[in-house]
Amino acid sequence: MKRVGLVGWRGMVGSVLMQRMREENDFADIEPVFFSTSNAGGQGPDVGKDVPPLQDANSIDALKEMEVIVTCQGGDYTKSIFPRLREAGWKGYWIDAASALRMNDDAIIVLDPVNDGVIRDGLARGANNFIGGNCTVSLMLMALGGLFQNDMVDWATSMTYQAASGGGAQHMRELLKGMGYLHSVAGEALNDPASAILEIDRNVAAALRNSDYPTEHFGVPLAGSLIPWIDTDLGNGQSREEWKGQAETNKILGREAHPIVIDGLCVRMGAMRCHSQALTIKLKKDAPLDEINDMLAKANGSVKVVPNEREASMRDLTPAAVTGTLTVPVGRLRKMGMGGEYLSAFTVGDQLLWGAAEPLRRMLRILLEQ
Ligand SMILES: NC(=O)C1=CN([C@@H]2O[C@H](COP(=O)(O)OP(=O)(O)OC[C@H]3O[C@@H](n4cnc5c(N)ncnc54)[C@H](OP(=O)(O)O)[C@@H]3O)[C@@H](O)[C@H]2O)C=CC1
Ligand SMILES: N[C@@H](CC(=O)OP(=O)(O)O)C(=O)O
Repeated sequence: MKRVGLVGWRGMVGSVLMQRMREENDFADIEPVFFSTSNAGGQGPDVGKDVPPLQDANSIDALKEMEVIVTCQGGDYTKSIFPRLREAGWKGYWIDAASALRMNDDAIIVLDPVNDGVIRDGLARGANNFIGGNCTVSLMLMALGGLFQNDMVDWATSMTYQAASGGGAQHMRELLKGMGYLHSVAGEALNDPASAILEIDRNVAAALRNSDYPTEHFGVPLAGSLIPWIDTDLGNGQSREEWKGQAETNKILGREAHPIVIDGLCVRMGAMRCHSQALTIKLKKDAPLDEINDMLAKANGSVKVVPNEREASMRDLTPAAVTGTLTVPVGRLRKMGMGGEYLSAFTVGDQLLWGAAEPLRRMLRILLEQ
């Protein structure tokens, strides 16, 4: 049995990973060792078997004992620990949720339903750094994998509607606080159907601009508004989140030498943990929609093609329907007014599951098969 070190297991992404590992009985097949940056010597979580006391996540000596390390602790931790661990001669497998190492030449971005071949080729070549992809990119590829597999995509543009969870746990809390604050200023008038909506709206608009609105984490209001910028400013008009669309997609697909152009706008809005995306895809040929639906539906076990009908779209193609599930619906599929090679699509996915924890869990399973 492989000795697997787990770091960052009580954070938001780590907790979702733990939940999935329990559901899939993964702990039965590994010797788990839990690490902590804050509570070394404390008790590890209940995983259905005895585990040693928490080890110090900053101890290179303790980490070196692991054959595999799975970390959801964050980029700062990775940047501090990973180079020292490798310098100390550690040859084990490093599986990481953070973006810090993603674009390194010796790192493989893992999303096995889409790039199983890239992962296995890498393993055969001795690769040992496996990094989870950006949530928006992974969810787009889970939804549209069939088009990429069939080399149908000339270019694509994605307009995103990203959930608060992408910022972290405190951002989710702040979204809910903002909702509560707006509700509170609407007050009793909301319960009176005869009250003037413009009066309610005036109070809410004033609250959105009031310094009491909770904005510590997002910087500006999210509930009742949106934020058209995610991650840092690259200085060329593009946000880092938008840059990841093309860079990571092509790396995941192993086609950096012949990249597909992917660009768009990334927007934060008031969903809890599901990212949605509206895509315009320029196809390489004017394939019929039923063939396209077929390619999409066959690509992996999680994608679900939703008929482009009002009822089905409103019922199945929303964060409310998808949150907490591994299903990645894709719908609103139709040829656009620009011509038969232009396809519109809309997709939704849980950014903590397929967007973060699940590809890491599945990478660990691939290693256990070796
Ligand atoms: N958030 C997201 O949507 C995504 C995040 N990622 C990446 O995953 C990494 C981790 O992100 P995320 O899970 O949001 O990080 P969190 O902030 O939720 O957790 C990180 C660590 O903070 C420590 N911590 C301190 N206080 C608490 C507390 N009250 N509850 C739980 N943990 C606490 C824990 O370490 P300890 O136990 O050692 O004290 C924990 O492992 C980041 O690199 C991020 O970029 C990747 C994809 C999506
Ligand atoms: N940036 C993403 C979340 C995230 O953690 O992305 P990355 O793993 O690429 O840093 C979001 O805000 O929705």
